[in-house]
Amino acid sequence: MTDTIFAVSSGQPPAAIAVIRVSGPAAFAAAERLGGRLPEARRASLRTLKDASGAVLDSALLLCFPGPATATGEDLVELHCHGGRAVVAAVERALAERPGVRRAEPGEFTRRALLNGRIDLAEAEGLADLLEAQTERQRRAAIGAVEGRVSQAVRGWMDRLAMLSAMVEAMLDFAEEDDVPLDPAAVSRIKSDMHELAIVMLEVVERPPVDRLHDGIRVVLAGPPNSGKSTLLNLLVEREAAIVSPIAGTTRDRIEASVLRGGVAYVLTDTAGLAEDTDDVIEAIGVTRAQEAILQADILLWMADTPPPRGDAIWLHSRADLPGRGGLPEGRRLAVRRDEVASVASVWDAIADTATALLPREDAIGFKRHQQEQCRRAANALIAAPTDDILLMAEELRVARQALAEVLGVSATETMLDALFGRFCLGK
Ligand SMILES: Nc1nc2c(c(=O)[nH]1)N(C=O)[C@@H](CNc1ccc(C(=O)N[C@@H](CCC(=O)O)C(=O)O)cc1)CN2
Repeated sequence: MTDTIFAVSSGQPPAAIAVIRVSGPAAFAAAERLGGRLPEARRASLRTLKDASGAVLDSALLLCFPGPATATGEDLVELHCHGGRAVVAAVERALAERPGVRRAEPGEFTRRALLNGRIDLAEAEGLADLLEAQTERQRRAAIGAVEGRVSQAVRGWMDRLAMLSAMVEAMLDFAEEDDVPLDPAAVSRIKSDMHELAIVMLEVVERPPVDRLHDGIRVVLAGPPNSGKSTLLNLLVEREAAIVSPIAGTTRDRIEASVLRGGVAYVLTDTAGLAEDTDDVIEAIGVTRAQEAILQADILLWMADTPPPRGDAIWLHSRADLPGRGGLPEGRRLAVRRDEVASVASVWDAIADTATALLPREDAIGFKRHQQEQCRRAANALIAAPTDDILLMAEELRVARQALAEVLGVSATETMLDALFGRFCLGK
């Protein structure tokens, strides 16, 4: 028998009100034992909560939601108690005394919603992002996923694939039973439908992933030792995130600083200077890490006199305030002077400019990288299917549908779910 679980689902006490949710087969019995007669389904009623000995614990609003049409898919009770620590502790104690009732783990309500088919994996991931959302754009992208925009798009494609599979099966049956050749026109129509669908999916794959919105745009500062990377990092984030000294090689490892700017999250990474050849083992590791960061960067701020290693880098002329460094040399986009607020602001402008194209459009359905990866797998299968072998076409249709189904979580492993629900707070 499934355990019945409970947890504070509102903010933690002390708070004005604490909502304790109870979900599972013993939820209603527990509520009745605490609050007496159960109110009408989905109606809030005031009840005096008492423990097993009859002692009064609180005066609270009680709601009962009969499963399966509930957030978790199970019988669900909400106790809206006074939010004092002792009140909440007393009600939780009374609940925990009931047989088959225990404290929930973080994310366990949502996990049950997923297992009971109330939400799918894409919606659960959206919820995790929604709870972590700090900016308006993050919130809008996440609520889209929670409301099922990603799921609906994927389901629509899966339906079309199912229809194509059915047509292929019917053609195979027909050809087999009547021992007639396949109609080449019909085969080619199916193949072109598969192609059309693949193009639609690949278009989604090409769009910027929402991960950039949620995780932040990765801005990497790189260049030779002593080129002013750490100074610029500190100026950009307006705090002393990195140690700055005149000694070359002060920054030996990557230093990350997160900032919100213009409603966009950025993670700025200062890297060890790219020393030419070094005998210092630690410095060499720092250089390797810097090179990795350069490859992984969404935006590279290149602070060297040699041309940048990536064509899309923002090439800066740093330390422009020092004697002999002078004006803006050929190819550089900006001169940065540490004594000029305007030059730091112009670096931010250049970053924000570049970021615009890297972020998902406001009206786009926000796909995550790993979801795009499954769409790409599906599209590749559809494109790979040969035009002349209908059995292989049937197989590739199946592969494509399976890849899309992964987005909805059909074969999500325990490990994957543990990782996802570990991001949730207690009571969610
Ligand atoms: N008090 C409270 N507020 C909350 C939640 C909650 O559980 N309790 N939520 C927790 O996440 C969110 C709302 N999510 C919910 C999702 C589904 C259902 C639900 O009962 N669904 C049924 C019936 C829908 C209906 O009323 O028409 C269903 O989908 O069949 C309720 C809340 C945010 N606010």
